Formats: sequence, structure tokens, C-alpha cells
Amino acid sequence: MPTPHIAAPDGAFAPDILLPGDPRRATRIAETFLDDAELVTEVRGILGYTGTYQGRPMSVMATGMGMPSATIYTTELVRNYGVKRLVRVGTVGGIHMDLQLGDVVAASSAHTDSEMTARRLPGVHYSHAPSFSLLRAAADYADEAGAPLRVGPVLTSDAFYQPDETLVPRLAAYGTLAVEMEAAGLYAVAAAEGVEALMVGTVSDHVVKGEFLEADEREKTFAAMVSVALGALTRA
Ligand SMILES: O=P(O)(O)O[C@H]1O[C@H](CO)[C@@H](O)[C@H]1O
Ligand SMILES: O=c1cc[nH]c(=O)[nH]1
Repeated sequence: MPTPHIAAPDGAFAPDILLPGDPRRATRIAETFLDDAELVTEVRGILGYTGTYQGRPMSVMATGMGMPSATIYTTELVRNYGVKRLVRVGTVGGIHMDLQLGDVVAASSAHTDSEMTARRLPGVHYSHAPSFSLLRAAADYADEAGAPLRVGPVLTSDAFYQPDETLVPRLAAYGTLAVEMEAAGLYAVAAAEGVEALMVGTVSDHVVKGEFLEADEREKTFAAMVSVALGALTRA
């Protein structure tokens, strides 16, 4: 049944889905990695496709930017379309000084400055964590493929332009790898709904070094990250 934000028939999505923020990245992933991909929803320009990857059903759909948007789509995908394993394929801003533009990270946890999970669990400082099975499979795939993968905590922020300039340095001091805007929301939805999730990201800019990829480069450098995401889904 269509939902308020997804106009697709029952069964339109595979149990496994890749989730970029950007609808154009969803199209590029469908065209580049999936066989027989068909557009199944385009409400508000949030494009979703289903096809196959190595013979198994696979979907890809954009989430838009930020936790409010991402939690709407992921909740509807799980509750209304039976999606079971969700892997975000995002861009992230590097915080850790070892990270270079184009590096791939996997979030073993997600700190957040958002109130969204606090409202689910008042009085608890909730630990946003991925599916261990998906995280292990991502690390195993990267090892076998010789694809560098940095695993560690990220910050999921409500803000792209940080109003508090001390936040990133303070989290860097605690070993945080990178900042993005959806992982904590995805991990909370997965935990609440009893499904599995993982966030994999490409370093599109470095917030401490002041470096960034141009928009067209940002669109092109997602192949390594998507390979890790698909490697995790096919191994776990
Ligand atoms: O490139 P995506 O997947 O959208 O991810 C990152 O990029 C957006 C900000 O530019 C936020 O959604 C952030 O999480
Ligand atoms: O949220 C994000 C995503 C990419 N780069 C950033 O600096 N922030």
C-alpha cells in the first residue's frame, strides 16, 4: 500500500536496500550496480528503484537530508514494504586527521546532537549502533577486496553548518571519524523496528583541513563505498 511518502505497490522493494541521501545518487547506483532496475517511487523527487544485484533482489532509494527525512522513509520502508536490511551510502565530512578525501568509513556508532532519539527514550543517553552482522561483513569484504575501510564512531548532526565551532574539535578528541546527518536516526529506527542497519560513507570533504570534492567528483567517488555496502549485504 502506498504511504504518505512512498507511492509504490506492495512488494515493490527488496528486503535489502541501499540508502543515499541524494536522489541523483540513487539513480546512478541503480544504473551502475543493479540489473533490470525499475523506478518504483518518485514522490517529492525521492527516487526509489528495485532490480537485482548478482541475481538477488536489491533496492536503492534516497532518504533526503537529515534525520527527520531519513527516519520518515526508513520507517515506511520497514513497516509498509517489509524492508529488513538497510545500508546508508552517504557522504561524510572527515574529522579524523588521518582521513583523506575519497576514503570510505563505516559507522560502528553514531553520536548525535539531535533530540530525536532522546524523545523515544527519555532519560537515556542511547547508544546508536549498527547491526554487528552487517558491520562485520563490511569489514570482511573490505579485507578480502583490499579496499581500505575505516571503522569507528561518527557524529550525526542536525546541522550541516555547525553553529558551535567547538563541537567538531571536542568530538575529534574522542576519536570521532567523521560527521554526517542521518546514521543515528537510521540506527534508532532499525533498533525500534527490529531490523538491521549500517552506515557506510565516502569522505566528500574534510571539515578540519578545509578540503572538499566538487559536486561532480562527489557524485563519481561513490563506487568504492557502494561496493563495500553491497559486499556487506551479500556476505552477512
Ligand atoms: O550525501 P548524503 O548521503 O546526503 O549525506 C550527507 O550530505 C548531506 C549534506 O550535504 C547530508 O545528508 C549528509 O548526511
Ligand atoms: O553532513 C555532512 C556531510 C558531508 N560533509 C559534511 O561536512 N557534513
